[in-house]
Amino acid sequence: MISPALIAQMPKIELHCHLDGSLSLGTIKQLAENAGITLPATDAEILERAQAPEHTQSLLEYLERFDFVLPLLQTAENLELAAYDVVAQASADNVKYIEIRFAPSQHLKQGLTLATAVEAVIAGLKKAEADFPVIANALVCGLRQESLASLSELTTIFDELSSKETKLAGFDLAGDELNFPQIGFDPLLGEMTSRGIHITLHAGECPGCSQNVLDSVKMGASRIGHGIMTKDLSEAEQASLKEKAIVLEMAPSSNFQTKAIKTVADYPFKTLYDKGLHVTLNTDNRTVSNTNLQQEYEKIAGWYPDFKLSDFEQINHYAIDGAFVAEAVKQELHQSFEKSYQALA
Ligand SMILES: O=c1[nH]cnc2c1ncn2[C@H]1C[C@H](O)[C@@H](CO)O1
Ligand SMILES: [Zn+2]
Repeated sequence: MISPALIAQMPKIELHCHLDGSLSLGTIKQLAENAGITLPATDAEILERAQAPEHTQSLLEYLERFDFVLPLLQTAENLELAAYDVVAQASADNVKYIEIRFAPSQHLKQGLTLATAVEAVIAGLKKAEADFPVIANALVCGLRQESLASLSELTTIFDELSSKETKLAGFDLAGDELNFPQIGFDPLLGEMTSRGIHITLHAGECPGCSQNVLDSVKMGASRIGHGIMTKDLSEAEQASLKEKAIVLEMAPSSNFQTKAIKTVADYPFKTLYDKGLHVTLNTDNRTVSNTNLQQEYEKIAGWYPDFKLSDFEQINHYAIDGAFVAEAVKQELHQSFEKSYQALA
């Protein structure tokens, strides 16, 4: 079995990490002070509000945890600090390239606009890039509960920022997948893909939602957030995801908490990997799921003792292939990962 010490040394790519779900305790306190918000008195009480308990029953219950942290993220200053904090944590996990996602519509309560919210996050990513050996890009999420009209406004961010801002890497749909399945967002996705925007969509995160994985791909997604229910698709459908090199952004701790899955035997990470599907490992939400990327890798190493160093390298190459970044950057990452993993072997 791969040891925690070896995992710590592995360079990693992280494609699926939510800004608002991943703030460190220290940053939560700092943001609250800046915002003039009084937090519960003890660290344990703060974390109890911010973390989803083990016995969380569903994705919807998991998502309730975001109500605690969003009031802290309503100014450019705080969004910038938050973005910096998440990149710093990822760098401690030896992450070399990360995409951090958030829903700009959730940060407009104190005068920010969709575009200024995104610019604040990108400013934080850039500051962190100057301090840590990591490349960090931003993804914009639309929330499924919002109206199509207000989701459509998210295209303006890309229209305003894409030409001058290469760190705005792509678009995602997050939120309540069970009640708002993919198919209702076809026109929105059309607006995005016609602009050449890279798409990753949360899909197949709730039991019975496998069709959403297929619909996402039809609607232009090259990556799927979680995609756990890919396990319920036919062999032919799974083979087509492999053939299209669709990247599945799995996040073990989160996937168990949201009850996408209940037992390790049912967790499809290894089965799908063995079939050649492009699975990757991510945290989803460091704080809400009380985890980091090191721990997610350790889980996989523990569950699948025959998952070798070369397999961990392979999932990182899959992640690089799926990254929303220029081809030249991908080539550099591929080469440097090859070298680093060779040195660890
Ligand atoms: O795992 C998730 N599934 C669906 N939506 C999610 C998940 N984690 C976070 N979100 C939502 C809540 C956040 O406020 C939003 C943007 O990060 O994305
Ligand atoms: Zn997510």
